[in-house]
Amino acid sequence: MNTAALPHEPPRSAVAARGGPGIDVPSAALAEGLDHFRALPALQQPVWPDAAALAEVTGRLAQAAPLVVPGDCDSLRGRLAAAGRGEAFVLQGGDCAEIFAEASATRIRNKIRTLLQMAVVLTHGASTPVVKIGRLAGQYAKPRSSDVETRDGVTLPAYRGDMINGFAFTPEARTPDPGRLEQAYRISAATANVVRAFTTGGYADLRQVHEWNRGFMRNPAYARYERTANEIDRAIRFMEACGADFDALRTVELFLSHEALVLDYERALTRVDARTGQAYDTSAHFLWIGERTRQLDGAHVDFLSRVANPVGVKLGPTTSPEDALALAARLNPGNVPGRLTFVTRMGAGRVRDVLPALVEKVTAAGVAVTWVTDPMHGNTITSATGYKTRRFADVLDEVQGFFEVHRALGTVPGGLHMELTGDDVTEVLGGSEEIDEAGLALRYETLVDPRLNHQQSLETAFLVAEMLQAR
Ligand SMILES: O=C[C@H](O)[C@H](O)COP(=O)(O)O
Ligand SMILES: C=C(OP(=O)(O)O)C(=O)O
Repeated sequence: MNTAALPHEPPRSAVAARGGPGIDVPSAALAEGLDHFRALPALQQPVWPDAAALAEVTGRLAQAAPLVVPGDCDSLRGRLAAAGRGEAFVLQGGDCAEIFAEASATRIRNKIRTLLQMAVVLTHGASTPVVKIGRLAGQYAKPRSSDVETRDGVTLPAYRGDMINGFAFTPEARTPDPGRLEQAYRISAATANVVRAFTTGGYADLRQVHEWNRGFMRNPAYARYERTANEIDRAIRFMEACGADFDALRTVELFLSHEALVLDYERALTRVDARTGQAYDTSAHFLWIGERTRQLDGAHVDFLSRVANPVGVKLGPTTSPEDALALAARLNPGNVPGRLTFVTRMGAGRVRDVLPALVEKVTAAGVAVTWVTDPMHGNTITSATGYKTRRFADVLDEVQGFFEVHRALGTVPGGLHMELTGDDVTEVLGGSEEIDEAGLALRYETLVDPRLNHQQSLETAFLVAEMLQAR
């Protein structure tokens, strides 16, 4: 991978001297650029009550071990470039907001299993390699529509994710606590460790396709998955009988991602790769900028323009082609394939109207970008019973619209970005289980946005595999 054209590439001497080859803290010269965001407007940041406590925590994080290594970020950039060319497909998914108390091995395994099953369905259905990225091991901060929440006449700061404050509606829990940044780091490290164990230790072995479905056999999506698994099994046995070596099937690549929202955290985890002198945000392989924080002259765009990770930007229905082109120029001035992913989230009702002009102009300008659809965030509604929810049919319709637009323009629909969980929650209306408004109450667990449950996720994968076949 040629990284020479990545933004703000510092000279080799910018690497702090003490570490030699390896991953090091940025030198003073490089730190100056990385800290430039502090002079810019930064939306959606917590108001930390104690600056000294924040400085202490971020000082410790700045010395802590990286959660990911630059070489793996570079590998992901290559995979995303392939998806941008139509040679692979991105599957990015996980919780809306991870919760500290739910970082158990079982819950993490359930999420990994869901992603693996979806990837199998997509790969098998469309003969396309799938680039798997979890919203995992760091998705602990949320942008909110309102800074405050009022209940029974009492107004407190809104819950902004476990990295910032607690969900309980008390002044103590809702006050931002910098100690939570360190907790987020530790729990992310433990999560990443469990992810590695499951993805390299045999659990993800493709010969386990049936095992992943155990306990889930009673409905149409699982029966259909079972048929896919049988076909994969037969193909593997045939190839084994022919003498093929299947060691490569034992492990899978699962990359980590989250929204780069809390810049104090992201900056503290930024290190320099001594191989190249480039800065990487080592909190995750892939970081994205949200729809609410993508201002061209804002802190988030400035900060991510200075790290070499592959990055994404969410683009909502008000995005103009000029906005998209300007973001590409800031975030990927070298036009390096795989560096920039646009995650469009237009809403099912608007995707067919708004997306074409965006894709057309970006393509005409020769901008290298991987297009991914997020069919969740433009389709949020409130049920009559007061739950924040989404209709499964709207989610699928936006994906369908995304594929239609790209097909009409001859461009590449490169991937899917989903809020999902491995558990049987009831947060999204519809699907073959036909969750209705009354059913939402049965197991509504998310603290912010509704997620597809395990079965709805699998159903999505089968339908997207059909769309991909047509691609
Ligand atoms: O996940 C996205 C946002 O954080 C979320 O939709 C904001 O939700 P709110 O409107 O409930 O604040
Ligand atoms: C907040 C999110 O999305 P968006 O920025 O698109 O609203 C999200 O993906 O969690």
